Amino acid sequence: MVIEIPELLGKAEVQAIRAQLEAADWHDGRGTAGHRAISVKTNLQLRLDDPLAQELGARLVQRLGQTPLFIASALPAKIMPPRFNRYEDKGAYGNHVDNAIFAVPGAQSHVRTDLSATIFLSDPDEYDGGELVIDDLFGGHRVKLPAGHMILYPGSSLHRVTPVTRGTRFAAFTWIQSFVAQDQQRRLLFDLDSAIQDLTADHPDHGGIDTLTNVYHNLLRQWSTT
Ligand SMILES: O=C(O)CCC(=O)C(=O)O
Ligand SMILES: [Fe+2]
Repeated sequence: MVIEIPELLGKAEVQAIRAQLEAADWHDGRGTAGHRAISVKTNLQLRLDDPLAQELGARLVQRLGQTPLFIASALPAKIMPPRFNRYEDKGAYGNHVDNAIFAVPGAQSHVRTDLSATIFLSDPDEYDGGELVIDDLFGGHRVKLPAGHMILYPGSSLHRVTPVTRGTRFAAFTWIQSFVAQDQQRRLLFDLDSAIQDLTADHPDHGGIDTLTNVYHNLLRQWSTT
């Protein structure tokens, strides 16, 4: 499932983050690419131990934890510290697949990348190209969202960022380990949860809501891997 989380950050927040990113210490992004991805990656990134990346990343993780649509669709168990990238001058990231498992820097834990996420930090009219193209079972999605919006997609998808031919594209990106590893199971739970929310809003006293809620939690108990 590919799902858009609108307005994860407000306009003023994006502006403040952008001012910090524009003055930041950028490095060749190939330093963090796997052995196949390295040949198709031409962008800049903040170093993982850059204090600015750590501070902004922690804020993003905190915000994700307060975002009901993210919680309901991702069922997050662990979130990798977000990273920051910058594409310009025809910079691109060709077709690649993200690592299945990442070690969390400075911790003894790992994150299985059930979901990948990009948080756009530039508005679409600031650059040409720079679309995130995601291949999933239902074909290709071309994604270019307003600054502050996030796209969530299965970590199992091949994906790429097309060359940025004008302007600069800033983004944050991360990976999420979900309580439910399988994308199709997460989709069913998300649809069921959304239907329960709608029913509760329209018919709060309907007894069927308890049954459906019970089914939701029993499926989550069966399917969760932690
Ligand atoms: O910049 C993006 O939207 C995605 C970046 C990406 O796919 C990656 O760094 O693995
Ligand atoms: Fe990627």
